[in-house]
Amino acid sequence: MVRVSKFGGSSVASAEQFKKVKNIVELDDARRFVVVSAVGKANKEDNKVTDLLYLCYAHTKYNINFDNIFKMIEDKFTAIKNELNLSFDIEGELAKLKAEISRGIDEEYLVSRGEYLTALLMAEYLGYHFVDAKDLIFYNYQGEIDFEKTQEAFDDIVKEYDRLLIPGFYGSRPNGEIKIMTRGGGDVSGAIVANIANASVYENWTDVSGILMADPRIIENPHEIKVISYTELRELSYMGASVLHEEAIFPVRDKDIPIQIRNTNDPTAEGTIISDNKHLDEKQIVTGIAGKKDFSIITIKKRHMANEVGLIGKALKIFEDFNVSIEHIPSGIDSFSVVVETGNVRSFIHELVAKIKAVLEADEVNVTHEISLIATVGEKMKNTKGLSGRLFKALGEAGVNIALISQTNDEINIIVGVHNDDYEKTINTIYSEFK
Ligand SMILES: Nc1ncnc2c1ncn2[C@@H]1O[C@H](COP(=O)(O)OP(=O)(O)O)[C@@H](O)[C@H]1O
Ligand SMILES: N[C@@H](CC(=O)OP(=O)(O)O)C(=O)O
Repeated sequence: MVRVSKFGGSSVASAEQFKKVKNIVELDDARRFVVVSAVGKANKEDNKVTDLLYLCYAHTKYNINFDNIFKMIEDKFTAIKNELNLSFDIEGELAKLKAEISRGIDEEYLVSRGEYLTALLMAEYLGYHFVDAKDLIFYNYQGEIDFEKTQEAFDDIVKEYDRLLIPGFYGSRPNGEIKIMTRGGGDVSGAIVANIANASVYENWTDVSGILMADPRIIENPHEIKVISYTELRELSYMGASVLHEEAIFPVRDKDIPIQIRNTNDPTAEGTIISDNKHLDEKQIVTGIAGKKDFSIITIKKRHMANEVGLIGKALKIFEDFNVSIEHIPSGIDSFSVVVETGNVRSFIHELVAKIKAVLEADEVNVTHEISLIATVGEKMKNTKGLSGRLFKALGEAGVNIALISQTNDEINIIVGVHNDDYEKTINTIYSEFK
């Protein structure tokens, strides 16, 4: 049996956390392949090394001194090294990096150093062989993972080494340059390693005892989800349940490898199993609730729209030309809306609206900002009559005004759009109704 264990930033945030990781790894001989994120937050007020590295880069770009920020990074790494009596020359590595930053450095390379240095320290501490992710995780020219090349590299390395420590969050482009993943991408690295190692399970160690039915920062002590399907999890993580990166599903689902979310601070807790849906909890209709703030709804009205072929297509082309991805397109007879992240349209919203009005010859184009989207997700929802009635009745009784409703065709996700001010209230109301 092989377990691939990914430890997130919170699990490697201090020497104390490193010790917990070592205890966990040594508990089971099957934990042969370990992936780590960069040193994360040791407490709520603390900073992630990844954020500090981004900040260093931003400072150099505008020629602002970054000594104080870099010192915070140095202090974190040296404290871990000294408390654990490690011999790796972290001071030398950091001094080299600082000089490289001053000379001008590639942003992705710089940001990847968080996981690189954390992994080097952890490799020495665990006595595992360090493998630089640039020599293992390969991207092709399309920016996708080249699984064949990655598998070959892995097979070569395991001929020589039995236990590997791999930094998450980055790999290399065909020309050898570092390519980083989107934020939280360490989860994706872990999933890729689980795939190439043909793992029996992909363990994702974090600071919560599994996926909770709702964000613990909004709901006090939400229920833990014991089992969840890959699809449900993907819907929830896309909609803001940040515990696992939504792209981490694919590499493991392809090989039917279950993911287990576990708590580094409470390793005896069972956590959540993410697997296919045959193990779903029989009683629970709604599996989870997640949401995100700050969307905009662009509503296009035109009389007799229903008779006009290709109108929505024309609108979508405009969004494509502005390079804006679309979240939802709820539609009526004489109107339809396009929901987008406000941050993606803010700087050119007037131009965008003018273009839509002109090209579609629309009667009216309205924009509503400050919208939150909240998803209620569950595979069992599709066979449950009256579920949406319960949802909307509860929200109506709580005085929440619903600006938008969207339901996926497979009926496993109902999304409501509400004003940002009603975000917490909406999640609370849905949770109370279906917990
Ligand atoms: N539904 C949810 N279940 C569990 N955690 C959630 C949920 N929604 C949001 N979170 C947040 O996700 C955090 C864990 O993800 P993350 O910060 O990326 O951890 P790590 O540093 O281990 O990668 C939790 O501390 C919690 O605040
Ligand atoms: N360090 C990266 C990648 C990552 O996965 O981190 P974490 O496991 O702490 O979410 C980030 O902050 O985005």
